[in-house]
Amino acid sequence: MRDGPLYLGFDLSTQQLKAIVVQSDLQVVSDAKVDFDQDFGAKYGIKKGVLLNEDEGEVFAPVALWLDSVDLVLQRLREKNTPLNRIRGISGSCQQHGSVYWGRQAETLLGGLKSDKALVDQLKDAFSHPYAPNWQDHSTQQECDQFDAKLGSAERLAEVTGSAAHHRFTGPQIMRLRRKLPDMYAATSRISLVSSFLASLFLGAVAPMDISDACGMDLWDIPGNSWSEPLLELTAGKDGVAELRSKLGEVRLDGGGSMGRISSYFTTKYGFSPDCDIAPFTGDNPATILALPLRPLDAIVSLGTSTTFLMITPVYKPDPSYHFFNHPTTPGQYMFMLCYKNGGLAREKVRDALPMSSADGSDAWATFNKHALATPPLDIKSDSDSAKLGLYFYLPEIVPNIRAGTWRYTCNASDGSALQEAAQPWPAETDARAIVESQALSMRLRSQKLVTAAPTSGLPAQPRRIYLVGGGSLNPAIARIMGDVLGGAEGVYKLDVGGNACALGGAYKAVWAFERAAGETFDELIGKRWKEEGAIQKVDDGYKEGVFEKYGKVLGAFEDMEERILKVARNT
Ligand SMILES: Nc1ncnc2c1ncn2[C@@H]1O[C@H](COP(=O)(O)OP(=O)(O)O)[C@@H](O)[C@H]1O
Ligand SMILES: O=C(CO)[C@@H](O)[C@H](O)COP(=O)(O)O
Repeated sequence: MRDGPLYLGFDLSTQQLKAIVVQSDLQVVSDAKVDFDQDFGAKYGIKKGVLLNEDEGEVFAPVALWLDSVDLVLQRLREKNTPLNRIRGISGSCQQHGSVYWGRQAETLLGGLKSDKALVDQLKDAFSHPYAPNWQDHSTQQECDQFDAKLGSAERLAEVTGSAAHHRFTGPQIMRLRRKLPDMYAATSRISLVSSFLASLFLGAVAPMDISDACGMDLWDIPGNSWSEPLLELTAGKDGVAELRSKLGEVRLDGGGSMGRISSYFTTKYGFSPDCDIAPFTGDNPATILALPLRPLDAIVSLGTSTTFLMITPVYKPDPSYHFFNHPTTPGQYMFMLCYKNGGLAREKVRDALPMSSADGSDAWATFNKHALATPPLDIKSDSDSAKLGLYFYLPEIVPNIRAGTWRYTCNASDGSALQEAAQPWPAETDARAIVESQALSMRLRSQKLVTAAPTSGLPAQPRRIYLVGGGSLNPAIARIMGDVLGGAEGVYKLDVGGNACALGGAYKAVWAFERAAGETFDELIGKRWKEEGAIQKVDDGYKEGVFEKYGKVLGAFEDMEERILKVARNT
């Protein structure tokens, strides 16, 4: 393999840009990353990768930060002596829903990049807007109400686009920016998703959007396989449909193949081969399901900045409370997703509220884990104890659509009856387990429609395997609690690449994009080359008789608690 082709996958997520290089046999040969706060916090004033305008609920990232990061991550790969000249193809995964606004000079500037200058200096006039809205943005309630109403109901919108209206989805975001910044909108020649933006840099031309990532916009008609005319009209006005269509461009239906050769900027500056091809890039969640051969009834829990729960299915069963996307490589397959804003950062808040003892050393997660594991399921220590349930929303949540706040309830452990707000707050130590249980209970509740079969006879309906990815997958206590609540007939596994799963999925996508035989699906090609040993590790037994059922008894109470809180604390 010393001379064979290599494939590069990127992950441009909320807090980092990661790059990973693999061989044709899927062995990882190199990786590098840029941490936005550490590397560019001072230059851009960002925190956790983003800027905030709290008055309006806006969350956004400077596009220039990403340009700087692309040069830096490639420099880091080169410093590690990565043979960039052997890279045959590039793909990648990027945070979903974010949008980048190109100005009229974009194509000329992208096509004329010179290797003696940085991307950030040469592309400063390529954009009509310096910022990309981030998926944590919640400034678009007004637009979301109109999206939900446009086709008759949120249910109908979900049937057409795979999702009801969500603050972060690109259609409502574009609609709001057009209203707030009409001159900027008029000066925009093209709109990219973050994935097609990153692909555009490597292509030296504005790249088409990808068939899976386009489903995160509330604009793409999934059954019709086209932009939805009425939703374009809502976003851009009756007379603006043709203009918006041209800004969005065509969506590329094939997740593989080449969109073109790499820009000479990268060949001259970093030593890429001029024969290196650019495959379509996709969203970070669609790329995550490409990090291993996933089977129906397997579930992935991604513990990044957001927490997501992912499954694949051949059955299109949309519902306003979750998302359906086209599969990024396989027509006729779909990705099911739940997404929570209160993921990694919410767990960090609970962690940081814990009293630290000197015995815990300097590892704050060690304290969190000690309490999470010392607390029994639902904090039921004896038969007479009530079950404890909480919601820990430091940001307004997506599902349920509840404003920021913390709520603590109790109910009877045997059947979830006598649900009531806790008479007094329980100790911070109890929250460590309760927040992870709460996140997992929400996933179990909302994936019930898909998890209707038992993967092993004699066991209750549950996922076959749970795969953990993202930064939080390194945490054994979180793995344990995920297994307690969600089950997993064959157990809970973590990917050895930990936080790099979506970059790895991007790299595998590039392997498939350029090495597939005619008609060979991603699963066929990757299934033949992927070896379980060295790729995944079992980190928990998953289903534990008695424990899984204990959570089942309070699932209804958990749903009732959410409904009660929704009545008084809905996002407006
Ligand atoms: N040992 C750990 N235990 C729990 N969470 C962790 C641990 N290490 C990292 N994390 C979490 O991982 C998150 C980052 O995950 P990552 O997948 O790299 O993020 P993203 O792709 O969203 O930028 C951090 O916000 C942090 O809370
Ligand atoms: O909004 C979503 C999915 O709908 C998020 O999952 C984003 O795609 C970003 O995720 P991180 O990888 O940064 O957590």
